[in-house]
Amino acid sequence: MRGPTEATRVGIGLVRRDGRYLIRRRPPIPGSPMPGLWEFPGGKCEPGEPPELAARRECLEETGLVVEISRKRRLITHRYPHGLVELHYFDARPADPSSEPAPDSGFLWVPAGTLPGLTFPEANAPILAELAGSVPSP
Ligand SMILES: Nc1nc2c([nH]c(=O)n2[C@@H]2O[C@H](COP(=O)(O)OP(=O)(O)OP(=O)(O)O)[C@@H](O)[C@H]2O)c(=O)[nH]1
Repeated sequence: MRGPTEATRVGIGLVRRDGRYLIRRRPPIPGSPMPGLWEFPGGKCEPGEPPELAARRECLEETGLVVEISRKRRLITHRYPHGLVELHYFDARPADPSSEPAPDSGFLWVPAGTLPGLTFPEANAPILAELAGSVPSP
């Protein structure tokens, strides 16, 4: 069991193709985790798993796409009511450029400029502005 100061490590894939990113909307069911928010594919690292591999694995599990990670874009540590998270964001692209997310996955390609107008988990804010091009990347 993690203590209140120990962060949960998360790997997130910023999967880009033709200026669009792969995102989905979480079910808007009251009581479910972060209802109705948009998210990039990602999830918690397994014990001993590097965040880059967690991002690849979660992209495959959630979208059905094999992705190639190109670089780590950012590390953001954030405290949510449900705990402290260490979010590792990776730039990625589909290994097969013509592949599409599984139809039942809920993932869609959304233009980068649209991202700041959508509601994501609050830790994502700097990433959204950066991907949309309104602030330079570090
Ligand atoms: N997938 C994803 N998680 C995000 C994003 N932004 C963000 O703050 N998170 C946070 O990262 C954590 C990911 O946890 P998760 O619950 O999706 O991971 P998981 O799939 O391994 O969990 P589970 O097996 O318990 O369902 C959550 O605390 C979530 O709030 C995002 O854009 N995508």
